[in-house]
Amino acid sequence: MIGRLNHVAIAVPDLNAAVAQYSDVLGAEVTEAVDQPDHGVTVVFVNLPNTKIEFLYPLGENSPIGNFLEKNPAGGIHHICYEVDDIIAARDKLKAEGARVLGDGEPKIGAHNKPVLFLHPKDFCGTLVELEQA
Ligand SMILES: CC[C@H](C(=O)O)C(=O)SCCNC(=O)CCNC(=O)[C@H](O)C(C)(C)COP(=O)(O)OP(=O)(O)OC[C@H]1O[C@@H](n2cnc3c(N)ncnc32)[C@H](O)[C@@H]1OP(=O)(O)O
Ligand SMILES: [Co+2]
Repeated sequence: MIGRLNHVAIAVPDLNAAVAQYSDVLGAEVTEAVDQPDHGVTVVFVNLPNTKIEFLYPLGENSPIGNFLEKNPAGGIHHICYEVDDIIAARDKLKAEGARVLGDGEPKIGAHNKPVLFLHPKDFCGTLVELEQA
């Protein structure tokens, strides 16, 4: 079912500092910041040869990242995103096997303009998993 690792997401308390650390100190290629109000985040991607890092900064009152940063003030790895060929088929199989699909269970359009879903961290080794339609 899961395919390529699309990105590893890091929640950050200071987006500019994170961008400077990765672009100036690590010499990485970073994108401009993009607000994603539907997800309550501002996103910057670090483009790597074999995958991406997704910096997440809270946007708005009910951001899931705000909650995460309250518990992890220095920031940290927030989720991993795998690509799937058919996100609806993947969702239905996962639900049939008892995995918790977060939100209302319907995919939302993510940062790559593709449908995404999230799976509860408690069902996958304490790690929040995002699935993105390949
Ligand atoms: C533009 C979209 C972009 C993209 O790539 O396309 C994105 O990736 S958007 C990313 C932001 N969106 C989301 O994260 C949506 C899914 N997240 C959620 O539904 C919640 O954040 C949830 C359910 C993971 C956690 O909700 P909340 O923080 O309200 O719950 P708790 O604090 O009560 O936590 C419950 C339990 O889970 C543990 N937890 C919370 N967040 C994480 C995490 N990121 N990784 C691992 N574990 C996590 C938390 O510690 C609690 O555990 P406990 O043992 O009970 O303390
Ligand atoms: Co993501």
